[in-house]
Amino acid sequence: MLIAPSLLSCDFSKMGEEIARMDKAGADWMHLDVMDGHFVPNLTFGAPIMKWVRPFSDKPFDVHLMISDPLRYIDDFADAGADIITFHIESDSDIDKTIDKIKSRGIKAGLVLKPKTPAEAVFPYLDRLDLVLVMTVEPGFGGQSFMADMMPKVEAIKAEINRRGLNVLIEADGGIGDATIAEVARAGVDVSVAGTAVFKAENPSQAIKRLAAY
Ligand SMILES: O=C(CO)[C@H](O)[C@H](O)COP(=O)(O)O
Ligand SMILES: [Fe+2]
Repeated sequence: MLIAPSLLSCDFSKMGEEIARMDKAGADWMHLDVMDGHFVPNLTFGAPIMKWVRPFSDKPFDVHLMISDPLRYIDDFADAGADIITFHIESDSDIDKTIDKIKSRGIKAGLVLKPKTPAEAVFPYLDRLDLVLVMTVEPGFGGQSFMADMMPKVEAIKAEINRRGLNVLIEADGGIGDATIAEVARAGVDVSVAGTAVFKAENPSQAIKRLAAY
């Protein structure tokens, strides 16, 4: 299992150092949660801040856009050094145009599904995606409880990926830690986002190692 620590749980007064700390602790990807206070009821940061912290790690930056009009900001995040951009299927932007824009910048593209959005919603786009992110909490905040009832959705998407012989990763995000990682792995998730479980751990390196073992 690949592990992407969510910087949402970091000390934002030293975000660069926190990224370097996660890099050293063995993180596979850095997960950056971008919220606009409109698509979700919380605000975090945008591309200018990401640009400042980009030099603190060479690991892939996995940018999770929780914003109403992602298409408008793809160039900014590409310029700031994103390696992977995921955006919500429930957002207002034209989905095909947004995928095209991400790919035109040489970046991996993913669609994110909120808990209430069914697996089938992503099927028309699967052939053009590099990953699908299944939310296992309502987006907006860290530290929420894992929704185990999202695992059938993961299994359905995985089955469709395999049926079509595609090379699309499944990522899960929200409430993942020692108590839930086994279920996540069993359902077929390839990349787990973990905020609280890594940042609040006494030893983040061991926490990442434990989760990655699945
Ligand atoms: O996208 C997110 C919230 O919208 C975060 O990535 C997610 O909540 C991670 O935090 P935790 O592991 O603490 O649940
Ligand atoms: Fe996220």
